[in-house]
Amino acid sequence: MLELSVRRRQGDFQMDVKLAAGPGVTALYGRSGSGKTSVINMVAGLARPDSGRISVDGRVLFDSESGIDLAPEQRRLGYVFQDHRLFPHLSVRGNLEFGRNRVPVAERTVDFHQVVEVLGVGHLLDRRPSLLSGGEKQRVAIGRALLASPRILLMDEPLASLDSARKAELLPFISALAGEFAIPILYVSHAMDEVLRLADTLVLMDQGRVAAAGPLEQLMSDPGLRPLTGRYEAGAVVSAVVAGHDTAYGVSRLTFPGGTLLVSQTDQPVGAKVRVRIHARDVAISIEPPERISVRNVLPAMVTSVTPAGSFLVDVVLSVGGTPLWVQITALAQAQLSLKSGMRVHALIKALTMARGDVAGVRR
Ligand SMILES: Nc1ncnc2c1ncn2[C@@H]1O[C@H](COP(=O)(O)OP(=O)(O)OP(=O)(O)O)[C@@H](O)[C@H]1O
Repeated sequence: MLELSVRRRQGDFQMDVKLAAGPGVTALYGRSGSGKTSVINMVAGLARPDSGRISVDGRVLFDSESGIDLAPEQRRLGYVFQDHRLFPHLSVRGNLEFGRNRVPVAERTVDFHQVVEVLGVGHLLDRRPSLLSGGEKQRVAIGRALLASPRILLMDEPLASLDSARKAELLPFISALAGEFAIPILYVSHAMDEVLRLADTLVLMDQGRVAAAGPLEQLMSDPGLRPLTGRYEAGAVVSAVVAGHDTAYGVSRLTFPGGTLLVSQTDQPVGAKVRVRIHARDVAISIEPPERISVRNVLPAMVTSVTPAGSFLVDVVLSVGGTPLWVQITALAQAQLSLKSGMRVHALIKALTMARGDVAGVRR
């Protein structure tokens, strides 16, 4: 468990951060300049807090009161950067062994063969980094960090330099790490698709502070946090289970407490637990049950709140069997529908708008 309570001034920017990161993946999410990398750097020992304390599993890495400030190499942390920073003159095996050899034999907790297997780099061991793809390089960089048997793995936008195909390829490997190695991961990202796929706990950063922290589903469905989760990203995250696939029509059926959702066919198997991102702009509301329409998801719902969002938009939160669902409608539509809290309506969601990126497999 990482525990951190620090203050640091850098230029005009004041950081005052308190957070804890336990098992699984803790995602630091926030706008550019909100202080995510600075947090990672303070944990890693690359930036010094003005005051405060940082500990991992009770071992103090930094404490301004008692004057403790361990050097980065004494902290036993793994650090994966945006760029891979592999040694070009060493093979993949050499790079991986470099990580392992930094740790005395008695303190090694991570098995070389397991890392090679989980990251799928067995066939690359004799290659030099220059002959690897971007995604492969990043897998080796993750392996090198893991083999140093870190007490926590820090990942700062590890996918940011990859194209979307490489990114999609690497995500399952990162997702597997927390389960396979029982090493907490602190993961910096400003990409919601990554966060949705990976995070157990979400830490929302805003202007050098933690604005909110907690389970991802809970924070993403909190209308009060919408300015931080992003206007474009406005929407709910619904936990569901894959109930079946209809390959002839290219759709999958998901069940959740509010009913059944049809989505574009997902590659997750039947029975898999998934998270579905339902964007507020992709949901429509009908007061009467609509008949003979192309929209496949028509879910009975109740209005729980109606809030103006700027001059021409209105945010409506619905409860669909207890699951919150956000809808963004125009002020003109609201003028005609007069939606009010407590009204019974129907939520209309096109199956097509929930494509692969919105349906993410989760480990639990
Ligand atoms: N060494 C420094 N000296 C002065 N100001 C700094 C320094 N490092 C970062 N800052 C400022 O601190 C703030 C937080 O920066 P940080 O890199 O932690 O943000 P971030 O959330 O990781 O952003 P991004 O998503 O763009 O990487 C920014 O305003 C940045 O300009």
